[in-house]
Amino acid sequence: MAFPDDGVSPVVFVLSRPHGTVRGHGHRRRFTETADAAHAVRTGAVDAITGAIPFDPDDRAALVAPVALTHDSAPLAGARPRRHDVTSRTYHPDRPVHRDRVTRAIKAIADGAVDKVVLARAVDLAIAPAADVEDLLGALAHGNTEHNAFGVNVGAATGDGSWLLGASPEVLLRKDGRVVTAQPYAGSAPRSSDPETDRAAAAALAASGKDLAEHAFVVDYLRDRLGPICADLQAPSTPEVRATGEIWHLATPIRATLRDDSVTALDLALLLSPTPAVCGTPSDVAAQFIREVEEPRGLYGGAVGWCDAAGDGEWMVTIRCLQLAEDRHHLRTWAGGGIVAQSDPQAELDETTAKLRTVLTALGIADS
Ligand SMILES: C=C(O[C@H]1C=CC=C(C(=O)O)[C@@H]1O)C(=O)O
Repeated sequence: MAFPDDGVSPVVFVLSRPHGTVRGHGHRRRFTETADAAHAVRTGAVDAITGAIPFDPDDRAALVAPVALTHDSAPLAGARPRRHDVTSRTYHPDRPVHRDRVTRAIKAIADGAVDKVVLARAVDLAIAPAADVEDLLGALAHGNTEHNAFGVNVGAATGDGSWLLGASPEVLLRKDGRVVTAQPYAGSAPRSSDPETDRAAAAALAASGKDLAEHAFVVDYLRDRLGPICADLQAPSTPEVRATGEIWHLATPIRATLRDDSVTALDLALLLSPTPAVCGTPSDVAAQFIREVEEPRGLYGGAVGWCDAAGDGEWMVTIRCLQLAEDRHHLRTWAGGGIVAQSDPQAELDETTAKLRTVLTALGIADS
């Protein structure tokens, strides 16, 4: 069960991964400033931190020091999606505007202003019946090939009553003692229900110069950020092809050893987030481009995870997710894609539509 009731502290955080599930119960302290939370766990003022950090480091985080952090060796079992009907749907922005923004990004790349920029669009939905947080978390785990799923009670940190839920396949970092691992994802191809077409899509992705270039920006960035604080950083020169329920991705498993083990998993999340999988290259120019064209992303594109008193923990990139309002009838979901010189605006729009299916499928909503 996702939310065991210990009679005292409700579950405010869940992260399901193939190797197990971590839950945060209750909250002793709330943090909306990421640096304050990082300082508190580094100095031993709190035993653990769970929650979400925003895309824009100046934005509000949703972090708490839980009363207890529990580990279960199994991922969430998952549950079939429950059907929801959409009573209203609003795109931010409409599809033609997203295509125009992609065209603008391609031009900025051609002009030499930026090398890669990740552009996202959001969809606001009103649904009936009201979504149930625990059921939805189970459906997200059910739909992911590795049972990846997360839930953050944003309301526990900010008081707004919302939950951030998702099934991100992308590991920003995991820290276990001195060992740091990461699994950046970038480069995508929609999957097909026809097995032959599906296999061909995976093979074409592995050979796609455009996607390999898009992926390399993320691996290079992680090397640059982790290199100075780690010894023996290992990253294969060719990415793997990995599947979610809806998409094939290029992924690179990275492993390194920290030189200084007083660095915590939350320190590392702040050092690495946002990577060029959600922002771009160079980071500052891409972030400025995103700020100029998109609505503020809030928690989308940031990181979700936990950090314990030993400094160990795991943080996922906050993608394939939704934020569910307190009334449980309203939500926002997002999808983005990396734009590089060889991008095509219609293909980029289609890629975001495929990515939106992760959340829509978990809600039992047919695409449109
Ligand atoms: C930004 C998203 O995906 C990132 C992660 C994997 C592949 C991506 C891509 O191919 O563009 C994106 O970099 C998203 O799902 O909203």
